[in-house]
Amino acid sequence: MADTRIVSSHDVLPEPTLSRLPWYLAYVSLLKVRRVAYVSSTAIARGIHLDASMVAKDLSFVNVRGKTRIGYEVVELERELRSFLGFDRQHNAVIAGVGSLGAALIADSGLQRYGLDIVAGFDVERSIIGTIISGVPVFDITQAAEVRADMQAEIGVIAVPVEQAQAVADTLIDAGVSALWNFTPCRLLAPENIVIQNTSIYAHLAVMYNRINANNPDLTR
Ligand SMILES: NC(=O)c1ccc[n+]([C@@H]2O[C@H](COP(=O)([O-])OP(=O)(O)OC[C@H]3O[C@@H](n4cnc5c(N)ncnc54)[C@H](O)[C@@H]3O)[C@@H](O)[C@H]2O)c1
Repeated sequence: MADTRIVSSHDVLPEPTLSRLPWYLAYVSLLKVRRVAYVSSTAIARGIHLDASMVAKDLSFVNVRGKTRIGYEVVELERELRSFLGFDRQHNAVIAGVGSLGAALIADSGLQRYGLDIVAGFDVERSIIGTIISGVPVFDITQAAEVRADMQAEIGVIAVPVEQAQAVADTLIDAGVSALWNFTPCRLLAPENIVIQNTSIYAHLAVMYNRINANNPDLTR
């Protein structure tokens, strides 16, 4: 029998689907700005150069039904995608390490549009502690537990030197965060109930270099 269970954003979705849904959201947001009323999965697929059946399957996870031959209502699809991806809810975060990456993340207004609100920073550097970076106060890392609780932050962002990463992760977990967004190249150890998301622009560079080399074998000779 077919599985008719409705998938909610609380279920664990296949990662490839999750990574494509923001593309659909970006495209549908563009259509909304252009005041397009309806869009089909085929038109989305054409618009962002993907396979139509894959788009239809991905969108079947989202709680929105299209009309036969007309497609999805653009406004509704945009709202549901945003909600499904968790971008419509503010998630408070604290960041450990307010150096060049940490300060840049705090200054990035784009994160708020995706539901991430960095409400406090932590550092060990005397000249940074007590300052306000792009409106966000920076505290001593030893104050992590009380500040996190005060600010009701559920996410800890880690942007410290790699050798400090595990100790800082432990501090943030003890302080009560339920997820870590780890920008360091350290493979963090954490209890199973802690969500860990590793992010590295450098890892993507390696993929790009590999593809460049594969396309241009002469370059590597
Ligand atoms: N994932 C990515 O794409 C990406 C991009 C850039 C940097 N990084 C990584 O991010 C990290 C930070 O890089 P950066 O260039 O911002 O370095 P940085 O030296 O400019 O900043 C690090 C900050 O962490 C602070 N710090 C050190 N120990 C700490 C501790 N125990 N608790 C709190 N704060 C502490 C330092 O005082 C400093 O302000 C590094 O691990 C780097 O490899 C990752």
